Amino acid sequence: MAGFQNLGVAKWLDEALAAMKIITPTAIQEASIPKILQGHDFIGGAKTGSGKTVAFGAPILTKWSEDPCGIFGLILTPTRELAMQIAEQFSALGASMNIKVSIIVGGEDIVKQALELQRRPHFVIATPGRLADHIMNSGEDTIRGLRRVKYLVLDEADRLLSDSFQKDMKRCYDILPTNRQTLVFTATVDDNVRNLREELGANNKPEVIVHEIENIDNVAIPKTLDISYVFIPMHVKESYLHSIVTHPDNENKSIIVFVNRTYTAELIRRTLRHLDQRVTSLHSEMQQTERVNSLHRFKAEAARILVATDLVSRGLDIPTVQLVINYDMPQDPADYIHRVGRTARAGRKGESISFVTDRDVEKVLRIEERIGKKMDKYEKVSDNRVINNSLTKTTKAKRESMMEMESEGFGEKRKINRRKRERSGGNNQHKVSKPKNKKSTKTAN
Ligand SMILES: Nc1ncnc2c1ncn2[C@@H]1O[C@H](COP(=O)(O)OP(=O)(O)OP(=O)(O)O)[C@@H](O)[C@H]1O
Repeated sequence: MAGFQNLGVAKWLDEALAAMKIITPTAIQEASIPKILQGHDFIGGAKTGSGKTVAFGAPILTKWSEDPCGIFGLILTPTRELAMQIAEQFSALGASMNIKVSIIVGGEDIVKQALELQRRPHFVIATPGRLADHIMNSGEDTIRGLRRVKYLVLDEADRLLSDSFQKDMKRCYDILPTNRQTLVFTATVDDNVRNLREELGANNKPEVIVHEIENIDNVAIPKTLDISYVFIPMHVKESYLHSIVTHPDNENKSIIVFVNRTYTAELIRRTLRHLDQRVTSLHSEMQQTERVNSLHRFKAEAARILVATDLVSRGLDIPTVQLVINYDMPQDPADYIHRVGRTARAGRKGESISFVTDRDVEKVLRIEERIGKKMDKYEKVSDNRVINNSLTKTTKAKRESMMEMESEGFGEKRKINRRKRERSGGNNQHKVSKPKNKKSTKTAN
């Protein structure tokens, strides 16, 4: 019997997993699958790229195939892109069983979604904001199926349990049955997540299992990931970026560049485009169709570089990504773990380079303490290389980009979009609470 069947996974699903070259269970899958099949609530912490989706997906799909009734499972996740990715995985795994999966996220047709919910799909994959909209505004017919779900999954649980999702999460919880099984997963377990143990345990059910794999080697990032930093003055960051992405070692790599603000994402995308790089971007100020197209271009390798905010830092599984650059250092060490975890997934090798200015030293120390590892110094790009190869043309490209953005009123568009969203009540998480550190990138549903 194959590895997954030994853990209790159904034969049809074992075959579907094998067709995706998922044959030997990872540590988190070995820990979670039997316990979830036995009926336990499960809180799972395991590094980025370690297969947490299958860790909850395989047991739920096994149980579903034994009794495929109603809306069987609800999976909540913080971003639209992640909801779509999980839905793709569930649809692919359950294709031979005619699985019906519904994606309930902001930016898409709400009436169409309500009709889908009425038809009782087997699984609903949702962002909390949009699901809360349906709960508040749709008729009983639409949400009745949700009152009987057997499984609730919180994917990227620490993010879902943070303040900015609190109101919407409560609305979702309020209609779910208390006798459901709850599965909670993240690469960065925090106290909010750990505290769920007591809350879940209060329901007089089998013991809640908490499994944190990070504790085994005390390092919070994958073994196959090399992390380094380069110390640079603030005003030459773009030139360093150009030098690094065009360095012979990197010029063919698929790269994600993380920035802290949507304005920077747009500026860097334009600057790199003026420098003839195949580049695209992804951030919360983009329209939904642009977001979908941009991600598609990057996955298909039509664009080699993706410039993104923390909207993309969690969960996205793009196996071709070999290098992650932190153009801006993240405030929160958990964001660092998720960002660099977009590479070195499923045992592959990957690399991350962080740009450190004199303002970031404190952040780096906190990150190193949190991940249990020091960053190496990145030595491949010297000041001379930057000055000779990149400085003049990058400065020109940046100036042109800034002028374009000003004449197109980039800031204005953002304000109008925000006003529109507020008027339509679509993205109400913005109103609930803004992150304290002024970042405008982490609340989009
Ligand atoms: N047992 C396995 N063997 C080989 N590959 C696997 C296995 N399980 C999952 N994978 C693959 O590993 C990749 C990462 O899985 P997944 O996206 O579930 O990671 P994750 O732990 O949720 O990461 P993150 O914390 O970043 O969300 C996916 O491409 C998945 O298909």
